[in-house]
Amino acid sequence: MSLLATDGLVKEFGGVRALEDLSVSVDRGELVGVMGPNGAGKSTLFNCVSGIVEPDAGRVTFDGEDVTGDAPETLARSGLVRTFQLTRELETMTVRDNVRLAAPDQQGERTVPALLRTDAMQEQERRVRERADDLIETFELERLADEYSSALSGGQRKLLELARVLMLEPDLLLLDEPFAGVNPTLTREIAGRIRDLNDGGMTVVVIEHEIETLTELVDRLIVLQQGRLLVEGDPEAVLSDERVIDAYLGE
Ligand SMILES: Nc1ncnc2c1ncn2[C@@H]1O[C@H](COP(=O)(O)OP(=O)(O)OP(=O)(O)O)[C@@H](O)[C@H]1O
Repeated sequence: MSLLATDGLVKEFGGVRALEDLSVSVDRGELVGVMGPNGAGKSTLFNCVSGIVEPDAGRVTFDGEDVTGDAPETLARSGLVRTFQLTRELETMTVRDNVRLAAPDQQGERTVPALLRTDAMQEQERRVRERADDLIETFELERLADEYSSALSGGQRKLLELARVLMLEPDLLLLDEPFAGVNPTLTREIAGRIRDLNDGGMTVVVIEHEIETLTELVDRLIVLQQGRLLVEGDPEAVLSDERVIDAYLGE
């Protein structure tokens, strides 16, 4: 059974059909790439799946449940998360705080004065701190842990975005352009991290414009064009498909 499936998704923005009867699915344990020319509907697909926008028609199924229109927090709690670019607000925090604050249900930290915290809350906070430190170490961000996030390079930001989202311990991770603005060395590093996560059992779906990196990374490619599924399958076969070549040449 697939972990994620969309069935006949339709999304329109003021007369523009961003998604037009789109049905795709991802099996548990897969590493799948989503590509397509500008405006093909890639981000809208992620937004519909992760609860950022509600589709006008169609269904999203996650782990056998109909989750169409569920809020992003609800989906995150069930194990479906996507990366977000760092907002300005997050840039004014340190790398370490950014990772820690990505943890779910941090009730102790913000709402209860230190003296009133129960043992359970303190234990939860300790676990959050440890997990954050582990992720910071795994992503080799220790040297930058106490710097403001605004000081990071493009590639380091992408690593931080990944570390943040992993605090949520997802089953399905949706990555939106993880290599955008990243130099070749860090691109290889990030690609390696994504592969490691997938080897560890996480299902991953990646939107990316950098076709060469994407093709090397994923098991399967899904190509969208004008809100529809154009071609899907083995990366090599997809890239040599006439319809895909035409779609990109026509851009
Ligand atoms: N919030 C929105 N308001 C209005 N139009 C939108 C909105 N989001 C997407 N669109 C339109 O829907 C279509 C699909 O956009 P989408 O961003 O999903 O494509 P994409 O494949 O992710 O493109 P890109 O590669 O350029 O990021 C485009 O025509 C876009 O202009």
